[in-house]
Amino acid sequence: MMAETPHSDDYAARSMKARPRDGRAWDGQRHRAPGPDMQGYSGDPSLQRALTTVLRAFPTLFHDLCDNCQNVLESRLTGFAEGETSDHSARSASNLPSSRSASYEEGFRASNRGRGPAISSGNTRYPSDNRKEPYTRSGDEGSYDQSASNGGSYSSAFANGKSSGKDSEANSWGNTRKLLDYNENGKEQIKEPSYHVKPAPWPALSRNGHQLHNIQERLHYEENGKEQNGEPSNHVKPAAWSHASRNNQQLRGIQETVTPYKNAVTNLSNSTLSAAAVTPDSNSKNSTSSVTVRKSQSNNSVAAPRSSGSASLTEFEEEKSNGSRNMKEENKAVEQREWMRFQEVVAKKDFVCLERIKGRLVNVAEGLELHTGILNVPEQERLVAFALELQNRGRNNELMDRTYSEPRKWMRGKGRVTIQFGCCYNYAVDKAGNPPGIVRDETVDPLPKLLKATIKRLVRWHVLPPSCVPDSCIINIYDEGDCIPPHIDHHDFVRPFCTLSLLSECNIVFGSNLKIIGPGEFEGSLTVPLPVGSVLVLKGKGADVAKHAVPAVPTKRISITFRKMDPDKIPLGFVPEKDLQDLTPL
Ligand SMILES: O=C(O)CCC(=O)C(=O)O
Ligand SMILES: [Fe+2]
Repeated sequence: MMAETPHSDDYAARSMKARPRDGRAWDGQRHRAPGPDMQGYSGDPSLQRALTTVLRAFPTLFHDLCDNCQNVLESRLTGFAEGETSDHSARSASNLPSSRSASYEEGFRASNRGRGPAISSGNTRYPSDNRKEPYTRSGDEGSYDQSASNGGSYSSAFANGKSSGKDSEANSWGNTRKLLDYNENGKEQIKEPSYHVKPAPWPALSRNGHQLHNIQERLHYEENGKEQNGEPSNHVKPAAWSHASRNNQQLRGIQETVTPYKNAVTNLSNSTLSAAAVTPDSNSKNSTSSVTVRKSQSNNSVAAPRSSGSASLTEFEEEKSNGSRNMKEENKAVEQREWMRFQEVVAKKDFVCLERIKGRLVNVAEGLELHTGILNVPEQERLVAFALELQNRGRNNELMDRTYSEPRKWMRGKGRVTIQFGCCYNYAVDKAGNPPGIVRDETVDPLPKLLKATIKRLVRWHVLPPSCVPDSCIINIYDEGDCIPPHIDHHDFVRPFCTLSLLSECNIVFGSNLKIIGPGEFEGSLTVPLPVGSVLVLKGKGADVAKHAVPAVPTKRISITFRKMDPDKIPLGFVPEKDLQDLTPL
């Protein structure tokens, strides 16, 4: 028999027959892509809306219901005939459609690679039942081992060229099962496949991603090697003095070096706010209740910002500080522009992706947030140029040994270049036998100024709380076909953490059981497009119950993951960055 897919005619016909069990006429929407709020449910739209509303108000609702009530509610919402469950759960990932139906496809941007819906299969692992959110734990996380066993061997697929110990990224996230007390439960599956979120409503951002191609050629760097005082960084072990000193000097050089578009930033962010670049389409559906848009209340007027007190945008738009009247006025203008841009940020915080875990429906997307409009085009360009410059320096051995690493051999799904600052993070046991996590007696380069400026932006603009200011980060440079395989970020880093998307848009997939379909091909129960210039925040179940992965990217992409280290795990001799202390949100 031919494999059934959710979009095959036969499947649809049978679903239609089986569907109405309460006498209601089926609305024919069964195979349409549901909205972003009800991933996985496509029954009666009014019921979907009702549940969405309820879930917004009571995100943990399903935790509080007994199994029977859950089942009744679920069957009312899906209107699904019992017999269908096994059909769904029987389908394996290899039976998934390679393309979606027209109705599903429509609205998806051409730049998004069309992935079929992911379906939970029999080897989902579940957290222990009486654990209430947040799912906190200490130690390692797992997923790679599991993922590899699901669909293909990743153990050799991520061998790494430098000594960063990525020879077996597949083994890097072991032991979750022990820590989370996961159980096997192959019986109960979600009855409906989950779908991707609706088309992202930020065409301008996507366009801008394309504009960023070839920017290396377009950017003109100013060389500036002035400030080289030869001091070792606080992060550096005494033994590493000379090496670190050299690298820190070089790094400072980089910080000062890549300063294109400084004036452009000021000009663009003035009054026009370079709105085309960062402002979501006001007609987009995401401008509705599911997102937060901080618009000024009064007509065209800008609410006065609270006195900035702490730092401003620094690298992106520096405050002048010589005390003259002009400077004070200019600083005020800078603050106002920042405030205006902050008002334009759109934050989507109501992701819902229900999975049945240990017999209960769980919103595995709880805690995810997508903030768009955080960086405008010139700011993105500066960061991209900076990342590429760092990559060059890494290739020339001008960065510390563990700062820069790249896959030994390029092939689809092979991995990506990583550049780490603040701490050395091991994806897998390294050659020295260090386990996955922060390697406490290793040193990497300190956070560069531009990345600290970005961190300040994230805190000031309420993307990350001031209690969780990142002190480390990893720049991921994905060439076409590169990916990051399914994982949960290590608990040597506290929650929330976030990842900033640059250069081109791609999808990130989430799910408690991500499937490896092929090299760099992963499928989960939720797919979120990441617009250029956006920041995805991960916490709660979205960080710790769902794994995430970035499938092979269609075109070159850069992301920067910002994370705060667990204070007990910080590298020996690490001294916190002074200018990242006491940050105050706008
Ligand atoms: O590239 C991304 O957006 C995700 C990166 C990520 O998951 C990580 O660095 O842990
Ligand atoms: Fe991650």
